[in-house]
Amino acid sequence: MIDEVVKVLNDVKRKMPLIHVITNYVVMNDNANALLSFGASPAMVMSPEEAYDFTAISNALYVNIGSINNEIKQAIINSVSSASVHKIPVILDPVGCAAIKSRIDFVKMLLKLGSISIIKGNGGEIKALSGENANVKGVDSLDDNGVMEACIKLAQKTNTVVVSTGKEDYISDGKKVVIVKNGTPLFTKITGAGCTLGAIMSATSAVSDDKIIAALTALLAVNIAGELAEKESNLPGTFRAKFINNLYIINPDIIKKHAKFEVLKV
Ligand SMILES: Nc1ncnc2c1ncn2[C@@H]1O[C@H](COP(=O)(O)OP(=O)(O)OP(=O)(O)O)[C@@H](O)[C@H]1O
Ligand SMILES: Cc1ncsc1CCO
Ligand SMILES: [Mg+2]
Repeated sequence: MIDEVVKVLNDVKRKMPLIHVITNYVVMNDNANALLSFGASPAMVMSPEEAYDFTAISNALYVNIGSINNEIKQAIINSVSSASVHKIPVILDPVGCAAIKSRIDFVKMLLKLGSISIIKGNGGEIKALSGENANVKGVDSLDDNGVMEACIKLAQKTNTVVVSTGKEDYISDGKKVVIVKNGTPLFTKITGAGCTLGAIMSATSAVSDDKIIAALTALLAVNIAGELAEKESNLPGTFRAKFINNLYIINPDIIKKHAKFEVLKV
């Protein structure tokens, strides 16, 4: 598996995929800088008039519903429709859906509208989408109980690769689950670590048809870059900058040295 991860990492750098990003206002700049450091080419195109055509010329679409309004919703609908027609991978980040129930309906509508390659949320968001009660505070998840089971269940229900983040991360296609143990709690002290992960996952999905490998590559790159950043600074402001630097520096040898994951059949 690690050899496939290395290939995806190298392919992002070589191909510099164009990523159509529809994300929240909070993390816009962080997502763009993270993608550039990782070797991809971000473009934040958020207007309903431009969304359909821009998705058509992109290599992947990242949809994050963290600060949606009617206009952004329409842009998302247009882009997801375009992605289905033009066979562009879509990474969907259901930010806040455990706290704001109408977002669950919007996500379900999107799942019917087009083919979604990966649903990626924190433990609370994935639990809420799978129909479980979730303990959250706004966009933050407060407990990890039953998250792996919810991730597997949602993957089976939606026939999609589902990624759930937290202290441990889970990737499932409903048949197996990959548990990733890298990362640092400092990610919970900066805003948008999950959103940045979603953006990076869009870059890896642009160059890999195997969405489990695409998800694993993004998780290892982000979480290991975070571990290395923490060694340089354990304060949030500087950690954020060091994280971007390490996302730029990260290479196959670093990934191979630090990766901590296991695969279970379900
Ligand atoms: N306690 C922790 N220990 C190690 N890594 C963590 C921890 N909490 C989160 N992470 C890592 O931080 C990243 C973001 O995960 P998190 O679950 O915090 O996302 P999120 O809540 O969606 O974030 P945001 O909404 O701020 O974008 C993931 O790569 C995850 O592995
Ligand atoms: C803080 C916040 N509020 C809406 S989206 C967002 C970014 C982290 O999810
Ligand atoms: Mg999130």
